[in-house]
Amino acid sequence: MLLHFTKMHGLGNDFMVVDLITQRARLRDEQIRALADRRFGIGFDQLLVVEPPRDPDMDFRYRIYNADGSEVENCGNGARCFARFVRDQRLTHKREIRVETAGGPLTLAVGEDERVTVDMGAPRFAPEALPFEADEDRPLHALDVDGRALEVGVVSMGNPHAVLRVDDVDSAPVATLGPAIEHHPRFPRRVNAGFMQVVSPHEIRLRVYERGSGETLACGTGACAAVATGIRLGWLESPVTVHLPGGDLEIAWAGGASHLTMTGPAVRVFEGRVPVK
Ligand SMILES: N[C@@H](CCC[C@H](N)C(=O)O)C(=O)O
Repeated sequence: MLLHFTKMHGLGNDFMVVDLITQRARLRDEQIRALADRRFGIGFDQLLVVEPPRDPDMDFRYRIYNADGSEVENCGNGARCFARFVRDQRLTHKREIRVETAGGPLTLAVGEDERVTVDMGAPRFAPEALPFEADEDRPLHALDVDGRALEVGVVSMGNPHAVLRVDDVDSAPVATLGPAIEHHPRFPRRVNAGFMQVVSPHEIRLRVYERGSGETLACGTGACAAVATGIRLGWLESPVTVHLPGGDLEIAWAGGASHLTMTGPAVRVFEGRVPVK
């Protein structure tokens, strides 16, 4: 069959978005990896799938797959593209959209300027939320990575993140430390590794080595994880502008159990049809 898809991006974190409400398909891990291939396939960081909700109080079910085929709990940039997609495809006319994800419910608000604000829920720092092997919840955990003694914040935004503060993101060893942190045995389900440079209390620079996709031009949940960690440690104050290689996100968090909000753009690039068996 020919599967209709839309290519989208949020600050260069790019997606293949598929409507499985009006089409039927079941994509296996190896098919997702083949479609994600940037030379032999369509090329994307994540595949986003729109499905009908299982909970009648929700508008849609939003499923997310990394380029390596693994299904994940949450994707912040993807959530903004998802909101834009369901409106553009006329699957809904709502500007406030409630979606089920494997990491919990999300509320997406589409502004008049078509920028999208996502209620990302509350950050969870308890090690078991990621999971991360540690005796207790601490703002920073010592982590030995290939003989280097690092200190990382760990936080779940539905999906797991480790945040490392660095002096300069441009020279941070993201390509080597990123995969070593991602596969560190204390993170049994792997982890997204964020490298954060604090510019001022309201501004950071961030690069993220994503679990299952490698370094991306932007990571929405990674931006939330970095801001939550920085505020918890007293390095940052809400709101915070996060400068990512692909552009800027605005993150706000009042602390404690309050919810983070993330605001940024969502861009449609092209549409196509691809054969799937
Ligand atoms: N690009 C994302 C996060 C996608 C999932 C992540 N790689 C994981 O495995 O948890 C974002 O914008 O949040």
